[in-house]
Amino acid sequence: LRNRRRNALIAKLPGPWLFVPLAGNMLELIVQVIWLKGDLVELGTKNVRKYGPIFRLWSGHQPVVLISGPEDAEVVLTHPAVADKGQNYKLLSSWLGDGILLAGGAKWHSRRKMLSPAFSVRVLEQFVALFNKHCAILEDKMLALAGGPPFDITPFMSLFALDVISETSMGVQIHAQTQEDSEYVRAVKTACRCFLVRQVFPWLRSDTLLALTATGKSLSEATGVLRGMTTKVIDQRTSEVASSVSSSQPEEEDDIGLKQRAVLLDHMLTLRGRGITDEDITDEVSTFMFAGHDTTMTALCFTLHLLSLHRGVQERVFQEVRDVVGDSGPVTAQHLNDLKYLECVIKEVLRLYPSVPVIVRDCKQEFDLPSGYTIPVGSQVGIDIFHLHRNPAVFPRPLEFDPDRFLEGGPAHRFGYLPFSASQRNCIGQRFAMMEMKTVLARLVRSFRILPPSDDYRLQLKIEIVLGAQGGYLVALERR
Ligand code: HEM
Repeated sequence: LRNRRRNALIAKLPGPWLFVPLAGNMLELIVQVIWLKGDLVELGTKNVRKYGPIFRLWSGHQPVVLISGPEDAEVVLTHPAVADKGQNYKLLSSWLGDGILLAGGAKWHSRRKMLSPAFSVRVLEQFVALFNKHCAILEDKMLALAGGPPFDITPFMSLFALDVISETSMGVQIHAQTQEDSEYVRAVKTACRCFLVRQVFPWLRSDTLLALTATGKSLSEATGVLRGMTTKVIDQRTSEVASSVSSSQPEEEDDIGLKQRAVLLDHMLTLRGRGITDEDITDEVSTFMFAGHDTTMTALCFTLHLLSLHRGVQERVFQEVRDVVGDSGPVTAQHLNDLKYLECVIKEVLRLYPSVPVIVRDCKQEFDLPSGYTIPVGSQVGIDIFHLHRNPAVFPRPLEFDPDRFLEGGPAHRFGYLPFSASQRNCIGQRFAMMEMKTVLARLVRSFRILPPSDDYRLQLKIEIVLGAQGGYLVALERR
């Protein structure tokens, strides 16, 4: 009775009819994941084809509305009734606490204001040297494989991205690329896997039930490692910052009160005591580690895969890198500004394979959509970025890989292209990610010719929080 209006409004939306107590419409999803080891993206595509750019699912007892039309997406991303993150994000709270990704309302607002200066162009430009340093290690590792058989690039990109995000957000080197079997790396993987399991099995969303299972035990061990490491680093960094600040001349100080080594953690340490506790700092650093690692890794893997299949595009990138950066030496912040075609390539990769394929909001107040439907309080509203980017009304010839479409002006609707989301809660690390990806791709394409394992090689997609490929991404390398 209490949910009568909600259910009546949801019933007007198209969607699957089979409803199972506890599982809702998730049965098909469970079968797909567990027995068929299948592709959730394919299931999503089937639903979009069948029901159109807006439809509903029942995740357990909770209605989820999925949107892949730009007009509806614009309303959702700009409407105050849906400003807070979806309830599934809370599944990450044992790791990320109440950091900026999960926080809502006034807390999010004040955090975003506090953290934004840490992503200013001036701060980010200092990171380019760090990007280059970790690229050099990556190139050395790749050199050993050049000329050999095809291999999966996932672990290389993952460890590279982890090294970069650790050193830029915490100021510590975890040597992920050189000591591959790090406890931290394993813990990141476990925590992401547990999140997916809890998404698919609604009953495991209860902390009490979860604690009784093997998944619960793994998650608690993994979050212990992840948060424990951050806490240790904060203590270490606190003493470093203290000595660094006391020894620097005022005129030499940068934005965040440090000479040279400005990292995101330092920025937060300067806010300590001004309403920011050590617990808050741990939450934010853990959030950056999470939000800035897998997203970038998966985008890099898809880019290398697509470059291997599209040799003409790869050669254009190579020529641009030679013209802008030269045949050797590091990539600078100025070079990054000038690598225009490479930027279009990355944008096109993120169109076809957005690292974050779906984002979800919690509907706190009833509101209307341009498509004519009313979204009731208590529903979860998902923007299906993956299918939005493949909507032919937004991008003509949507399945074609064509970076030039971004030289020619981009999407037909301003909310038709959302790899970093849009509006208030867009990705704070967007510029950081683009600079990091451009640096590593420019250097790799300059050093190696990237080849597919065979001309008809195709990926099978999977979703584990971020979009990925089952079985990894095979490429072969030839030294240029
Ligand atoms: C290719 C790389 C990346 C992609 C595609 C990406 C995408 C996104 C998307 C779609 C969101 C919105 C999530 C939502 O609304 O639920 C987001 C939020 C966020 N991203 Fe990224 N991201 C990337 C890299 C990064 C990096 C490198 C960092 C940090 C250094 C970062 C930090 C964040 C944070 C903190 C938020 C939450 C912002 C807020 O709610 O105010 N991201 N990202």
